[in-house]
Amino acid sequence: MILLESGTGPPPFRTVRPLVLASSSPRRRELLTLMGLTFDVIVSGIEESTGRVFGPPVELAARCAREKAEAVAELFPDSWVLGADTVVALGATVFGKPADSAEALRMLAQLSGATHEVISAFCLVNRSRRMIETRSVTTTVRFKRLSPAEIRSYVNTGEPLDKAGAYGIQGMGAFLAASIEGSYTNVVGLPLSEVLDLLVECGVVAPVAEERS
Ligand SMILES: Cc1cn([C@H]2C[C@H](O)[C@@H](COP(=O)(O)OP(=O)(O)OP(=O)(O)O)O2)c(=O)[nH]c1=O
Repeated sequence: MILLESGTGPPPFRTVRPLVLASSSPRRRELLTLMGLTFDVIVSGIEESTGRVFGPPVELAARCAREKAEAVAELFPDSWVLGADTVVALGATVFGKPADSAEALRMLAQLSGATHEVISAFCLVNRSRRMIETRSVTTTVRFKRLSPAEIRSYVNTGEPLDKAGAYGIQGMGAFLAASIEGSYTNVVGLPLSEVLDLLVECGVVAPVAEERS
């Protein structure tokens, strides 16, 4: 769950063209919904990039985000399809989602006391318009030094298992991060500010208040 703060008025944006989110991530869905967007959710079935290919993390994430969006766009050629992928990079080592608790323990032990980057790439496709745009955002996160007991206790919560780098900054994993530099929502899986920029540029969403000239 992400911190949800609701105001007294309508949310700030609305969807004005058919939008499909090509993602199984509840966080991505929640972030877009928080902004007021409406969309269909279709899961691409594309597996994440890590473990498959080697290369710079930004390229891995970008390729995977694009594959997810393109797979769903084939089924919905007239819609605007958004895909995303998040990876954690500790130097040259790229972490996706841990396969099990043992891998989560290993990932968190490596991240302990160190600074890593969280990269989320997102891709917007509209097949019938032959439009495809991929962008990425990087956030730097520094973890405090963790004791083995802290790592084990956190892994036992079950929270790390479906998350890149084996943690969720928006959840109980909040205690792990001593500092963060850059977009917070990027760590959670979708850099909202940059995603909204692209959706507004493409005319897919608009702010709810009328433009005044
Ligand atoms: C680092 C971090 C990652 N994550 C999540 C975001 C992503 O959902 C997930 C990374 O896996 P992804 O493969 O990017 O996404 P996903 O498998 O959840 O969903 P889909 O491929 O269908 O779009 O890790 C957090 O929720 N909090 C965090 O602090």
